[in-house]
Amino acid sequence: LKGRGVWRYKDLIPGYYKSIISINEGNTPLIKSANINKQLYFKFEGLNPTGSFKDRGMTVAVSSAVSLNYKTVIAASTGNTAASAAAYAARAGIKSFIVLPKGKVALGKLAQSVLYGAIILEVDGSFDVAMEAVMRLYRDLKIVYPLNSFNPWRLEGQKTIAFEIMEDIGVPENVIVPVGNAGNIYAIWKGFNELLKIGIIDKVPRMIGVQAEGASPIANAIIKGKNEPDFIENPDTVATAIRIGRPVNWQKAMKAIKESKGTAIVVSDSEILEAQKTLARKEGIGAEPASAAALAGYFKAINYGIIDKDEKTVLILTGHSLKDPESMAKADTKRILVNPLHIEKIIVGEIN
Ligand SMILES: Cc1ncc(COP(=O)(O)O)c(/C=C/C(=O)C(=O)O)c1O
Repeated sequence: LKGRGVWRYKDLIPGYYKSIISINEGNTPLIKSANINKQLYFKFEGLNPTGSFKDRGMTVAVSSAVSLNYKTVIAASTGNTAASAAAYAARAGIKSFIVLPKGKVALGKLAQSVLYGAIILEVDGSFDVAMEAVMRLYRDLKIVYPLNSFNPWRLEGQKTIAFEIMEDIGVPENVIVPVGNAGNIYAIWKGFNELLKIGIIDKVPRMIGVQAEGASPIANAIIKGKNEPDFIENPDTVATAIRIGRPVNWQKAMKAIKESKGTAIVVSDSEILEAQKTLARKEGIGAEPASAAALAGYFKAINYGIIDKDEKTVLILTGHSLKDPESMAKADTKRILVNPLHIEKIIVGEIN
């Protein structure tokens, strides 16, 4: 193993790459909880180059596209896949198209996609409508390389999250992942499973998926003991990153949850926003709502007795808070218009 980040694990990433398109993704910190629970850790994926875990998959998938001489890439997205695809395509000098659900993409992510110069196609409807359009295009137009997480190279990059956790603290009892299109929970499980197969570890963690109440097809199926989810026509949640009703990787996610003896948890929008505030005001960590869903799920799992507070648990904080400024504004805090000459009196008043 040499270097740091995703390509440190080059020997465990299949495929031949004529050139590697990398922006130094990966090698994110595993931050120990300071004030919530000493057995709790945060894998802060918001510190990747474009601010989400997507960069891990993009470096592999775009390197693969370039190695196969593609000049154009495409992705449907709730925002983070778009930002990441746009950045890596720009670095590779190839064109990127992103298909977004109009009006449902967090401001930070949309701004990134504009800045990185993707061609933005907006559809009236949910992410799933955008995803279906990309799947149809992929069947008809082979000159465009699809970057969504049905593309296996995305998952090969994202599985390195497991490798880094193992190198930092070994194998935790639980890994909690917010689930949308459902690639990431499978990718992380795949990483641990590969380490198990080559004999580096002797157990895998329980994979616990968290979904938002208005967008929880996989969690509903797991909780009801069904083998197949009922897809949701009009998913809705404040956590727009995981506002997905027809996850393309649902089979993979259910396999990871079942084979790891994990489970799935549903959390409400208010629990998500509360968790986002708790993460910031107890741990000093700013994550976007979908990522904070992992903490909301952790609290629920403790209350339900699914997780014991003495079990080592890692939350995958998938995206940075700057992605979604509107959600941060909902947290609210004291804002006092002051006469600069009276500032001392205000502060003394606030302290006492
Ligand atoms: C912050 C954040 N947290 C969790 C997820 C869920 O991961 P998957 O279950 O692997 O989809 C996403 C996914 C976003 C997109 O699917 C997209 O950007 O198109 C995310 O951005």
